[in-house]
Amino acid sequence: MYRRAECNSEYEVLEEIGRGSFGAVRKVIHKATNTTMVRKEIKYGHMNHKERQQLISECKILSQLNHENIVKFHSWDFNERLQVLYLYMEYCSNGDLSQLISLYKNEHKYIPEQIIWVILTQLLLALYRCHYGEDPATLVTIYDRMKLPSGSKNIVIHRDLKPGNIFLDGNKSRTNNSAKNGSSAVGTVKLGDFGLAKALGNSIQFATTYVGTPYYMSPEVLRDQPYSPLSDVWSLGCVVYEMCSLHPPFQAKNYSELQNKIKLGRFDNIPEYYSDGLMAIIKSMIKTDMNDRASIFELLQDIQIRTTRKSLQLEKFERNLLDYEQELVNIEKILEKQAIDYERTVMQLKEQFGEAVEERTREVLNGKKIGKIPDSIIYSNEYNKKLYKPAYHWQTRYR
Ligand SMILES: Nc1ncnc2c1ncn2[C@@H]1O[C@H](COP(=O)(O)OP(=O)(O)OP(=O)(O)O)[C@@H](O)[C@H]1O
Repeated sequence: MYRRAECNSEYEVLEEIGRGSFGAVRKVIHKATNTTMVRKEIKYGHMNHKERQQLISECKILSQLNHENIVKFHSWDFNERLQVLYLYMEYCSNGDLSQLISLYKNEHKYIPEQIIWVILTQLLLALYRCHYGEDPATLVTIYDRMKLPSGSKNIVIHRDLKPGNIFLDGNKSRTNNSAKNGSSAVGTVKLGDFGLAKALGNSIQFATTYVGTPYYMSPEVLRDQPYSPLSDVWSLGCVVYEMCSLHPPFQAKNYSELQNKIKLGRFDNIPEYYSDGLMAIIKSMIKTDMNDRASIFELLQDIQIRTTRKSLQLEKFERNLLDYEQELVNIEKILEKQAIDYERTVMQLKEQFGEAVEERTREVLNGKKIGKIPDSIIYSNEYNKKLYKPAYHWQTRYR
């Protein structure tokens, strides 16, 4: 649920993990849940009222984007004195895609093709939710016909898709199958910084601090035409190209040369190490004419994407089964402990009962009148509780 953080004391602020165009990013701990999160700082001093309002409404949109492959937005808060807005978001423990690309580049190695398909598939699923406001139906077989999206009005365009905004989460697979298909090496891929470029795009602060080279900007955006979901597809194509070639498709010595190259849309092939299928899908995304460019819906039809989706679905199912198995083991342990406690209680009660009988016997032998065994032993709450009320109601738990 989207909400304003009650106050900064809700979080323990830890070390800075990086700096972007908008300000510092810090690790924080959400005290109530003991969860690690990140806090993004955005200085709003230079923004006018309209821009601030837009930033807040973008935060609301971000908070509604609840998807496995989108960085979860938790809450926001601001410091009026410092004129800083704080955005609290999910922490992705395995860094971002730009770091993964640099890692392979430094080791002079190519990223395995299967890893690229796994990352691309997860990004397509995140973008599908944003561009169509819904999720594609779960694949039963890889040959399923995908239903056309219903045409939601709640379209969200990322506008700043680049390796630095694609995060890798630590949720790596524990199964052997997934290790084979490569997904274990990347875990869950999460798209971050949704819509922030829109909110900050007009502000003086953004214009003066956004110094990044627009390697991933589409030709229509460079021509000052409005952003469309297809502009995200262009950027995604450039990101996938970079994962293969370890550099963006368009590079130049200066901004105007880069603009010209992007507008022409000519780029070298990816290394021969990769399949023709991968080259083909990249080419369908980096098309200067938007009418020729594939949509996210069309990209999800690709047979390799369907196969990867299906194996990701199976892997998730396998993970859930493993979690369920672990939970059953835990329940078994609780029940075993309860059985031991139960035995111990029965023994104690038997001993107490035996002692009471012995005492009565002694009293009888001593010529005393026979008294009753106290109800407190037979009907005590303790007795009922321990013998008839198992503490673990597993039937209720799994209803
Ligand atoms: N949710 C997150 N989980 C983990 N690390 C993050 C998260 N968000 C940002 N970071 C890290 O913080 C640093 C700064 O990120 P930020 O998104 O602000 O800037 P950027 O993407 O590098 O640049 P720009 O602001 O120009 O988009 C990066 O190293 C990034 O990997």
